[in-house]
Amino acid sequence: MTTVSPDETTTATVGADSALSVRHLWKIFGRGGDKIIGTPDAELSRAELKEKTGCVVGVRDVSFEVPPGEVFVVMGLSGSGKSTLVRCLTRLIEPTDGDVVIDGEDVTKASDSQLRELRRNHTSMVFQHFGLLPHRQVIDNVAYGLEIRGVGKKERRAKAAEVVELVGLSGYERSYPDQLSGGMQQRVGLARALAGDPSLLLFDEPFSALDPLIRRDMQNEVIRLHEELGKTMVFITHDLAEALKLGDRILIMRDGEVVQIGTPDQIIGAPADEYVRDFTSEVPRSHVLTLKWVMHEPNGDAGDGPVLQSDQIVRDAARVVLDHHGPCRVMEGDKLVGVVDDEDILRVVVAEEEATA
Ligand SMILES: Nc1ncnc2c1ncn2[C@@H]1O[C@H](COP(=O)(O)OP(=O)(O)OP(=O)(O)O)[C@@H](O)[C@H]1O
Repeated sequence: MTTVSPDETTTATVGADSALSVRHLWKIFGRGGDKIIGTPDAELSRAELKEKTGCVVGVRDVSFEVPPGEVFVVMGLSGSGKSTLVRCLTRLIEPTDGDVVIDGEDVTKASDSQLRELRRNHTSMVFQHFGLLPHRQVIDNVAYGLEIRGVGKKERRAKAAEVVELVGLSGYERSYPDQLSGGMQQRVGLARALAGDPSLLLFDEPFSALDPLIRRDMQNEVIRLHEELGKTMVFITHDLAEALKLGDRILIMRDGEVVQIGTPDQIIGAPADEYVRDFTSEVPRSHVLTLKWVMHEPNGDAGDGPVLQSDQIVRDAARVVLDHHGPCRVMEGDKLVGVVDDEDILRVVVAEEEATA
């Protein structure tokens, strides 16, 4: 039986249509870091370079494109360079080399005033530490960015009231931050980020300090807001489950470098190397893989079994397949691309049982 390989080239639109384009981005901390790029020293590992020059590679030659409306997750363990990368995007940290283009504007070449304009009007950042102003009520915390932009009081309060409602905080407009739980404070952080109607939302580990249940609520909130508003999001996390849940695509970083960029099913179905394979080994595969990863080619006639779509998650399709006791047809649109039967499903489930045993 041949397994049909999914098309691994389904990635983002490249180039001018991107909401965010990052090309050959480097950040080397330390004196003389800028002189290292392009020399043989740039090939040294992070540890070797530190030993030889005292400089630390935060981000090494990172490139990716994010099309409008995508949730792009950057995932890696502590020290992998995630925070440095996200801060380089708006030059909160000055990149050593490379280009960042947001909405067609070259951030790396922007003047101070262009940069201020970009940070105020095009991007918003949500941090782990909410950074709320303690002496201001929720409504004025949310309106703060608009106030800085010079928006009049009436208009900014009206906009703030709208986003407060959007993030589920109606009734708390007059509360002060210390009267709210951590989850609610982070909702204020979200509302504040949304108030300026940015085209790009940047999240730097926003939920890491929250209790697991609140964290789950907030992740669902991000999914809901994304469905409702369709904003482009770059989300930083060290949590693989969070990455798989939120990301349309995921960039996995290690030691400042890109290890793999792919959709959740590509990361789980075709890990780029042993590191990613190990990292993802305990993920329940049936919750992430789609039928295109488990189907096989029909032996002759595909039969007249139930019709399923190739991008359906295995777990969601399992009941139909197991109830049918025969091959089910897997389609991409109205084109037959394979068949899937009990054995295909059980193979995935048994493999995940073994991985977590
Ligand atoms: N200002 C700095 N000076 C020198 N080295 C730095 C500086 N900031 C970060 N680094 C180093 O750059 C590397 C990447 O750090 P970064 O904080 O971006 O990683 P991270 O993946 O966000 O980790 P964490 O999840 O722990 O925040 C680390 O080795 C870190 O020690």
